[in-house]
Amino acid sequence: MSADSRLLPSYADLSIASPAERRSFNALVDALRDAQEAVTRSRPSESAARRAAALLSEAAELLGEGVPDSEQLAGRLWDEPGRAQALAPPLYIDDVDGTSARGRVTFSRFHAGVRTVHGGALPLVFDEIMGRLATTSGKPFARTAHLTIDYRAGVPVDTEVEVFARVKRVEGRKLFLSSELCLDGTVLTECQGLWVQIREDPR
Ligand SMILES: CCCCCCCCCC(=O)SCCNC(=O)CCNC(=O)[C@H](O)C(C)(C)COP(=O)(O)OP(=O)(O)OC[C@H]1O[C@@H](n2cnc3c(N)ncnc32)[C@H](O)[C@@H]1OP(=O)(O)O
Repeated sequence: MSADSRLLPSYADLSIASPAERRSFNALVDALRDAQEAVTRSRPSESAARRAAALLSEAAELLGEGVPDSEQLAGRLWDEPGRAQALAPPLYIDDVDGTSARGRVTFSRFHAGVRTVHGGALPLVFDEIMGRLATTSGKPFARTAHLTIDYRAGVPVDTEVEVFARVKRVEGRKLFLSSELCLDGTVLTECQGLWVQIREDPR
């Protein structure tokens, strides 16, 4: 259960998992992230690669075909880093109010392009923090309509960076947001985003 419901989307359902289920599922997602990183960093022998592949396949088999997406936990544990969804880098959202949000993320070599973070991994973090900001504090459900990224400097891996986001203006169903990723006060990447509140809530 979240320590601070202000950080959660207006529609977050916290009853989808018991505390024990949350803990065990989070441990599973952590292990998955560790495996992604270990594979990325490794240069295994042929036999070690085959053995590791067999172990990962065994884990996938153990988890089976899964449940309908309306029942899955990945992406719906709102107060966990990256919502317990291994697609997104593990973003910790520390604060959200009606107009701004603040968080932290550490990218790893799994997210790297050539030495610095892959240009396609950065929008995942912007979409995540601006998506949270666009839908928290009583706001209705909204979808990302447009993102523009400016890559000012390479983002290092294995280094915690700060992420800030704010609502610049609202025009009817349209929310114009901006966000930046910073290290020691220097802006490394900037993002401008448009979220549109949808007419009918699909949830
Ligand atoms: C969730 C909580 C935390 C989670 C964090 C993760 C968040 C992840 C959020 C996402 O990634 S959502 C998934 C990615 N986005 C999508 O899949 C959206 C796909 N597009 C759509 O569903 C629709 O195009 C959309 C809802 C965005 C808009 O459709 P509508 O039919 O409601 O809007 P409409 O076409 O009537 O346009 C409304 C206004 O927005 C403007 N607009 C729409 N799309 C635009 C666009 N792409 N660029 C600029 N303006 C745009 C449009 O011009 C118009 O402006 P005006 O009112 O001034 O005339």
